This record gives sequence, structure tokens and C-alpha cells, in this order.
Amino acid sequence: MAVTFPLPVELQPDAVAQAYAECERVTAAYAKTFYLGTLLMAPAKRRAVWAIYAWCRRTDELVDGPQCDSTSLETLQDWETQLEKTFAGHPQDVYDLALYAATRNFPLEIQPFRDMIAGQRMDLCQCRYETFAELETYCYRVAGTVGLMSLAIMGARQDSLAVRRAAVALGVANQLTNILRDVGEDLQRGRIYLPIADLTAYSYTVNELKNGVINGAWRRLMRFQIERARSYFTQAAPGVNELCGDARWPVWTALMNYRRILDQIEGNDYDVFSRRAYVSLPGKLAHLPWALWRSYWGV
Ligand SMILES: CC(C)=CCC/C(C)=C/CC/C(C)=C/CC/C(C)=C/[C@@H]1[C@@H](COP(=O)(O)OP(=O)(O)O)[C@]1(C)CC/C=C(\C)CC/C=C(\C)CCC=C(C)C
Ligand SMILES: Nc1ncnc2c1ncn2[C@@H]1O[C@H](COP(=O)(O)OP(=O)(O)OP(=O)(O)O)[C@@H](O)[C@H]1O
Ligand SMILES: [Mn+2]
Repeated sequence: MAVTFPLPVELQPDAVAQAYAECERVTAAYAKTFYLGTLLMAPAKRRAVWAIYAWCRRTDELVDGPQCDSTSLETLQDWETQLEKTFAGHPQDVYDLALYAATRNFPLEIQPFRDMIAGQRMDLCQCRYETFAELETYCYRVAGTVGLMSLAIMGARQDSLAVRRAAVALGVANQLTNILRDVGEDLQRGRIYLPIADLTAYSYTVNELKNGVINGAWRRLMRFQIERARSYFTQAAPGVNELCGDARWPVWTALMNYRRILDQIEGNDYDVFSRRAYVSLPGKLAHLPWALWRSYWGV
């Protein structure tokens, strides 16, 4: 029988193991909390999550990383073509090999990956968001999609619409939190993610934002934004215990730690211009038992 090349992933276990190891390295370097969480999962699942993480990180770096100045719409088009090839069984590099191997083990759909690239396109072309509806689309694309990708690995059975909505809600909640934490940093890059319509509704001007003014209007505006982000965490919470057993603890941990960034912003009196809200490592560890309890008993 003639052997055709390239060999299917099943016949290249060493190359696949090395590819997953590369993805693990990226995950461990960039996201300590997620990485620790993945170690609680079964080996096949954790490897697939690392492959997804590495792909998402590379996609994000195209518009946010050190080489972002040379990224154009054409770069993103090429990146999408590379994605299509990976899903079609022709991975172009070691990270894509891991992603392809993951698609053979789990029911990953390509659409959320395409949608994330569409989110990076928005980042490339748009530096303001007029309404929350526009911002919500952006949040779905760059982060809600991560929820759907993760669900293919961490979901328990045929996932219901409610669970899919919860997974998207967790991504959106994380992204909204990320946006509130990074208001100052994003301004330095000429970006405003807070919807302009919300600024107007709270009588806070873009000029004040650019000058980092913290006044009554700003505090009221931020309280509103924080409550909105919290409402997405609340929508996500019932979905967590629908995940497979070994994903519940890590996902609860991620949810609780990310949500606590919102408490930190309040604790900093809404100063997101000169301070970065964060949860310390002991603070993160302190919540592990609480997250474990929830993974057994729910909310
Ligand atoms: C255990 C666990 C939570 C696993 C998910 C791991 C995974 C595949 C993460 C990918 C993250 C990534 C690189 C996304 C690219 C776009 C991006 C940067 C989004 C922001 C992430 C936070 O990153 P960070 O704090 O490092 O930000 P900086 O770049 O440093 O500024 C986001 C805020 C979005 C992350 C979104 C999620 C992790 C979604 C999680 C949802 C689930 C796991 C679904 C759970 C299912 C139910 C039913 C609730
Ligand atoms: N090896 C690395 N090379 C380049 N940038 C990195 C590297 N490691 C981390 N970073 C960046 O440094 C920042 C802080 O990283 P880190 O992931 O440790 O903190 P975090 O995002 O606050 O926490 P978490 O572990 O919960 O994601 C992130 O924006 C990340 O993208
Ligand atoms: Mn990080």
C-alpha cells in the first residue's frame, strides 16, 4: 500500500507531543492563572486547551503585540487562510499542528476562530465604539469565542443553548473587565473601548477621559460599567457546573479571580488611569478552596 504524505497526526505522535509542549510553554509564560487551571484537567483536555490558548494568543498578538504596526487587513486574511488550512488537515507550523491534533480529538468548530479574527479586524480599523451594542459584538468576537472554543473541550455532553450562552457570557464578562482595568493603557494607544453613548449619558467628556479626570460623573459612569460586567458574570455562573467535572474548578477559579478585578477597581476609587487593578497571587490562591466548593455544590 502506498504511503501518502504528510502523514496523518495519528502516525506522528512525537511531532504532536512536541507541538503540544510548545503550546504549553506559551500558555505557562503568558497566563499563569489559566495555566494552573489547565493542570487540573485530564491530559488530553489540557493539551487541547493549550493549543487553543496558543492560537488565541498569536491572533491577539497580531494586533496587540510588538509587531502590530506591520499588521494589515491582508495579514489577517493570510492568518484566516492559514486557519482554514489547519482545519482542513494542512497545518503550517508547530502550533497549528497542535491545533489540528486537537480538532481530531474534540468537536471544535471553525466559526468561533473565524469570528475572533473578525474581532481583530475591528481592532485594526476602529478605535472608538459609539454604542454598547457595537462593543458587545467586539467582546463576543475577541472573547465570547474563547468560551465556545473551550466548550468543545470542557463541555459535558451535547451542550444546550443555555450552556453556550453562558460560555459566551463568561468571555464577554472577562473582556469587559479587561477593558475597565486597562482604560489608561488603552488611551495611550489611542483606543477608547467605553461606549461614547455611555460617556454622554453620564455627562463625562472624551476630553476629560483623555486627561484622566476622576470626578463624580466618572465614578457614576464606572459604577454603571462595573455592574454591567458583573451581570455577565452572573449570566455565566449557572453554566459552570454544566461543564465536565474536571473543568469546573479551573473555570470557577478563572471566573472568581477575574470578577475580583472589578472589586479592586472600586477599591482604587475608580482610578484606572494611574493604577492597575490586580489580584495578588495569595489573593488568587485564597479563592481556590471556595472555587472547589462551588464546583461541587454550585453557586
Ligand atoms: C481554564 C480556562 C478559563 C481556559 C480558557 C483558556 C483559553 C483558551 C484562553 C484564551 C485567552 C486568549 C489569549 C484570548 C485572546 C483574546 C484575549 C487577549 C482575550 C482576553 C483574555 C484575558 O487575557 P489577559 O488577562 O491575559 O489579557 P491581556 O492580554 O494580558 O491584557 C480575555 C479577557 C478573554 C478570555 C476569555 C475566556 C478565558 C473565556 C472563558 C470561558 C470559558 C472557559 C467557557 C466556560 C464555560 C461556561 C459554560 C461558563
Ligand atoms: N513571555 C512573555 N512575553 C511577552 N509578554 C508576556 C510574557 N508573559 C506575559 N506577558 C504579558 O505580560 C502581561 C502580564 O502577564 P500575566 O499573564 O502574568 O498577568 P495577568 O494577565 O495579569 O494574569 P493572568 O495569569 O491571570 O493572565 C500580560 O499582558 C501578558 O500578555
Ligand atoms: Mn495574562
